[in-house]
Amino acid sequence: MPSFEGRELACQRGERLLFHHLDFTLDEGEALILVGANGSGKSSLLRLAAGLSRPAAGALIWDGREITRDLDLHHRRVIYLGHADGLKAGLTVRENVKFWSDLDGARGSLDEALQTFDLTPLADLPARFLSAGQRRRATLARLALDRSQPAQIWLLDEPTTALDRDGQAVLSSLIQRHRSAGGRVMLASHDPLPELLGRRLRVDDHLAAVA
Ligand SMILES: Nc1ncnc2c1ncn2[C@@H]1O[C@H](COP(=O)(O)OP(=O)(O)OP(=O)(O)O)[C@@H](O)[C@H]1O
Repeated sequence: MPSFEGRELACQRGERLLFHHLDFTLDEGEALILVGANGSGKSSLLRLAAGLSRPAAGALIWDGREITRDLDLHHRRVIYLGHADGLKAGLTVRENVKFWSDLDGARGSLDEALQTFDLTPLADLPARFLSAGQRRRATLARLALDRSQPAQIWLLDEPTTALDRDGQAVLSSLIQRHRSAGGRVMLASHDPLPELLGRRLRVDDHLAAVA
């Protein structure tokens, strides 16, 4: 079973060293919940784990190899949903989800993914007309797509922002299904879903001293 680890990670944003000496492991079926004050570096750690930025020190290791050896391969094993939704304002909800479906090589029905988050009545509406919670639902619908090669790691930045209780319950059940199938989740949250069991990693325990 491949392991995913961060070893002795340090992260620099601009001129500032944010955190250092940060280690994590994320095994099959596990969830790691990143907690910490605003600005402590939770989003920055998710970006490192996604291979979207490089650590100032340390390494991210998948199955004994640094992810930088083949970043394209790493990107294929990851779904990263950032803080901002990635919706294209001029495309309808269905077209937005279809974009992800094509990119991810999803099989099966788009309608099912839309239905999962109650998006069917909104499917033909351009994304620019959606409410904040509807935008979040449309973004999260990507997690409901049925992929022939499921992503092994979900990296989710504040996925519950603007999401109502029903939406949170749907997200929780998708996460549980993903984990039951051996998937891993790293999630930043100020308000972790109560039903989501997982280890907590306090990013602000690793803050670099402020000069
Ligand atoms: N491109 C950048 N250049 C310089 N500093 C940056 C850049 N991006 C982020 N930062 C800084 O890095 C720090 C950590 O940001 P990050 O978004 O990782 O924190 P966070 O823990 O996710 O915060 P929040 O809880 O507010 O979402 C912040 O002080 C932020 O201003």
